[in-house]
Amino acid sequence: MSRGNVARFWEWGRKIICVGRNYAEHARELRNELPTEPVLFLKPPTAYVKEGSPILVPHYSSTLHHEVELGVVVGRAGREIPQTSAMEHVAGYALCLDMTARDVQEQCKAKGLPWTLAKAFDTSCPVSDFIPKERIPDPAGVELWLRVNSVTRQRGSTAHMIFSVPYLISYISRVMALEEGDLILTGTPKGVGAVHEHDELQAGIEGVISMTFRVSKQAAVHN
Ligand SMILES: CC(=O)CC(=O)C(=O)O
Ligand SMILES: [Mg+2]
Repeated sequence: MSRGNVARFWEWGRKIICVGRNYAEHARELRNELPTEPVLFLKPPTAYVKEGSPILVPHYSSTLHHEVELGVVVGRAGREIPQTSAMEHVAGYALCLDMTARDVQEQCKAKGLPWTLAKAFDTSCPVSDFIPKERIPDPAGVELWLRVNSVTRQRGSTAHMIFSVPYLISYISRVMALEEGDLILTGTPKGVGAVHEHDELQAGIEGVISMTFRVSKQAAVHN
């Protein structure tokens, strides 16, 4: 069955691979050590949400944080991809938010548990439209920004990533096969913070794309 054009990657049901602590200033603001290797975690395809639908605060969290990130859309499958040819596997990009239930993440960290509850809930991955590769000639030269209710919270350049996009593609593909339609979230710059019901989030890649989302509460879950 054809999955259609990769420009609608969020409809493909492929994996979302996230990189954490990829900016030194963000690692420091959360008092995390600087990584010597990429920190990886996953979101399921049910995490995707597009403009027009709300970001939901999970019913079990009271501290939902925004993290604006550059997303890389995989255009060609591969395993053990060398850094030198990594960019040949990129179809394009997307502006992404790695929504994080920070209170739950802190509890998971304290207990040595995985971050699934904090990172993988429905609507935890708002994404922009697909950005063709040609519109971002250098993924290390991108300015990301995020505003909450018109107040700037995050602004940072991908030039400050600890691990570059080619390095990440090569590293990840040595752990798991990359498939067409996969999305890689490359980590967030400093300035993460809380959002609440009714807040308006605007995010952008300077000169390339912007997107707007509203925050709603998830309906209470009954046993
Ligand atoms: C501490 C984190 O939540 C790591 C993360 O997602 C990041 O972008 O950095
Ligand atoms: Mg993140």
